[in-house]
Amino acid sequence: MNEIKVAVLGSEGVGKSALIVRFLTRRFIGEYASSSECIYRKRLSVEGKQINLELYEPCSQAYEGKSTVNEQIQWADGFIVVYDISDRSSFLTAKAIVHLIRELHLGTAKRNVDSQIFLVGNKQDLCHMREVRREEAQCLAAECRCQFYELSAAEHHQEVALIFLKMVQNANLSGKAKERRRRPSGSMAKLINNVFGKRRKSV
Ligand SMILES: Nc1nc2c(ncn2[C@@H]2O[C@H](COP(=O)(O)OP(=O)(O)OP(=O)(O)O)[C@@H](O)[C@H]2O)c(=O)[nH]1
Repeated sequence: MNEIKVAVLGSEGVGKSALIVRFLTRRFIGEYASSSECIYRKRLSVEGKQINLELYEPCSQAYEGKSTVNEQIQWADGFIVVYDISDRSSFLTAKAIVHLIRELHLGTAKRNVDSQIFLVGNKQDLCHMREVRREEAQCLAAECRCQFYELSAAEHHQEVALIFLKMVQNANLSGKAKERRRRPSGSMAKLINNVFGKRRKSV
């Protein structure tokens, strides 16, 4: 059976858990524990193939790992980088994460990640508080050759599900899901938090 591993990254409070839980359970429950890193698992059937999907969400409040950032990058087949459209600083963090992924991939020259980084602007329902213009995010996505989506985990189930399924299809097509590596630690989260700081924004 094929295994596909996707890391869901972004600054604190952007809705990473909300998106994952929405995809896995179809529900938006409002509050999510964020004290530890999580790996969620789901079995899917894609184009007649059975796939074990692992979704990794690093903890944004603690660091416990030892592995290098490179290992985090090596671990994942795809990346969903999330920001909150009503929080400009979360967009700047997402931008830095996308650049970091590309840089590390170029460094290892491992594989083409063009179809494997999705930039996702969450909390579209808060557009009256918008701090990040859609066009600006589209520009970043074009510049970094990633796919761009804007949605609301609170309001959209189908759109959220489509993003995860598209990511699985892309990763599946890339045929990378082969040699498996160990479970990632919080290095990526630590690096991101150390460099860009953390911010909690209530909604
Ligand atoms: N209005 C609105 N609120 C949202 C949406 N998605 C998530 N939230 C809220 O944003 C807050 C943070 O959501 P989480 O899913 O915990 O965010 P996270 O990125 O996992 O946060 P950490 O685990 O702390 O890094 C919660 O209060 C959610 O209810 C959305 O689409 N719209």
